[in-house]
Amino acid sequence: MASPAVSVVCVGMAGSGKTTFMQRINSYLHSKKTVPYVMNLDPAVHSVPFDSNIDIRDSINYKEVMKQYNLGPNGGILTSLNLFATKVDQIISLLEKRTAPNPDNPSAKPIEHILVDTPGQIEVFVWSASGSILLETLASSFPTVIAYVIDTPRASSTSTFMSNMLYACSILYKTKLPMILVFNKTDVKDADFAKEWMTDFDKFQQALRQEEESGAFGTEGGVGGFGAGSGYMGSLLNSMSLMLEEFYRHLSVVAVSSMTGDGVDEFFDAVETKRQEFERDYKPELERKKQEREENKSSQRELELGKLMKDMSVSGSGRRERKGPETGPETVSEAEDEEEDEIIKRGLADGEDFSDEDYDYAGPSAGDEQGLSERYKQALSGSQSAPSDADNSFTRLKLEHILTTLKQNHYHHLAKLKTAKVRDTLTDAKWIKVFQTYTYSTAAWLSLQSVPLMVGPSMIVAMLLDETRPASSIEIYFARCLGFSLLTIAVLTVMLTGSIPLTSSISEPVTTADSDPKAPYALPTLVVTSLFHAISAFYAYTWYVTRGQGVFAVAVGGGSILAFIGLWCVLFASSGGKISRRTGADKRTTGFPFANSEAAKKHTGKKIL
Ligand SMILES: Nc1nc2c(ncn2[C@@H]2O[C@H](COP(=O)(O)OP(=O)(O)OP(=O)(O)O)[C@@H](O)[C@H]2O)c(=O)[nH]1
Repeated sequence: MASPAVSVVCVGMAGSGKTTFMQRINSYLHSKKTVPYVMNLDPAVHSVPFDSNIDIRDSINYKEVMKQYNLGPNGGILTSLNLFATKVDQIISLLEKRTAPNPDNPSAKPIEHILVDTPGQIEVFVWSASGSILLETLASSFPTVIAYVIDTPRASSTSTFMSNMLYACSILYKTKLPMILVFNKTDVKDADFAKEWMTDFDKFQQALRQEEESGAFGTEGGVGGFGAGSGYMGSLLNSMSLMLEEFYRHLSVVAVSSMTGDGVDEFFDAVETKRQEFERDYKPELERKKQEREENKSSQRELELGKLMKDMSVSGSGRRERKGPETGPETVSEAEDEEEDEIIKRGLADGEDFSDEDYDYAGPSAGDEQGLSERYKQALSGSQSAPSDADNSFTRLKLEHILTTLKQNHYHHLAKLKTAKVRDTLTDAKWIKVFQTYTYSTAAWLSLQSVPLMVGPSMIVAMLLDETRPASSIEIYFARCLGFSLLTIAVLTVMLTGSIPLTSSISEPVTTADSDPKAPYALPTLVVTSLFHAISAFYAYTWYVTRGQGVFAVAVGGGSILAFIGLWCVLFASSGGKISRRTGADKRTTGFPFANSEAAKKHTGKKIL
């Protein structure tokens, strides 16, 4: 569908001012009464200072992704983007709809700009599969321009400037989309020097010489000090600047201040120039690619789909227990921060635009391996069917690309998950067995004691009395009450620990995790009953020592064994336990004030955050 809208994708190094720049151009467009469509693709951003129509954070909880897949911050962003990318078709349909003239209201101005903010970790977006998918899909439907935001004050030395240019060059090469270099923060440092360096080779040489003379490249006595030694950096920069001349010619350069708003007019002029360039130079290339893919589509798709499903062959592996050891944290600090597992926090059907009926999100939770596999399958099958006019979209033709790239991105995560799953299933079964042995033994032991108290209270009282007389009615009453109480505790123990499920709909085994909805009181019950056994055993011991009656020795034995098993479950088999169920790391060594991260590292082999 032909659309006049142009999409502007802001990329840049962390802290270069992308978000502030987005805010500035957004408010500029509002002031010009051409309201843009805004997308935030940074799942890790805490808050964005502008209203976004589509926000990745509405659908993906980045922290939960990190926790669930056991990833670091960059892996978390990457996986969040991958999950988001599976729904790229819907996003594009939505954008196409919003940017097309409204037949019901022909006088309404269609959206002319789509603004996209990207993660601060530039490489995660530009070099990831999902980044490519999102960018290429966007470019297949709309003229797309990359705005590479540069922190001007930080690019004022020849080496930082050159690093930035090389980065920009690599992004241009990777995305193959028209690019505008946005020298931001010009209220702090004017960008004239950069423009000069890009257009006049001699000026750059001059600056280079000056820096060399001042020793900024690590020459003796230099202040820079980080260079590889005298002369090397200078000559490297020299030759690179020559090589980059061709690259500079393909760029538009604007100097802006997101703070003051200077240069925003020029930026939109550059956007218009690049839009025309896109239509003229880039679109035919995309069309050619599209044609090629169309030809190879069906055979390639079958092949890739088969491969992907093979790699993700978790479908037959049964249901993954969401709670329990496998969701346990990998590092100690993760364990201590544990929250409710929930990847899809609010669901995609949220917010102004995602509540749109077009956006029919009903995918399974991304919180588990099978969920992930299912989501990919769904995304793919959705793309396979639906031959509509939107099928002309490059999106659909990107299917095989989505398959391969997502597969590559997730290959090692899936492998990791599979290993963890097998290991955890084994260990979990062991724990559950001990735990259930404990609860049933407790119930049996208490019931055993309750029976004579209820059935023959007078006999029990007579046994306990030193004198020979019939039991009084009050003694009989208390003995029976004690019997009933013990029986009640026995029943409560098996119920509250979930050993006997209260509803027939529960088919998963109960776990001792605090957050297990099937047995929220399992751990407290375990603790209380273990204490009860310990106290009873101790009390029986004192009686045995003072009275020497053998029956107390039996009570000491039974109580002690149960107290010991209960304590073992509390320590080792519960999520509140001190031993990590996943790694075996002893967390007692890592807590405040005697933090000993080395002990935990030894077990986890991982970084303690
Ligand atoms: N003086 C000045 N400061 C700016 C300008 N643009 C951004 N900043 C500041 O630069 C810092 C980083 O800005 P952000 O917009 O958060 O940068 P970002 O690239 O989105 O950061 P990440 O999301 O972490 O990658 C903030 O403190 C901004 O106030 C500008 O034009 N002038």
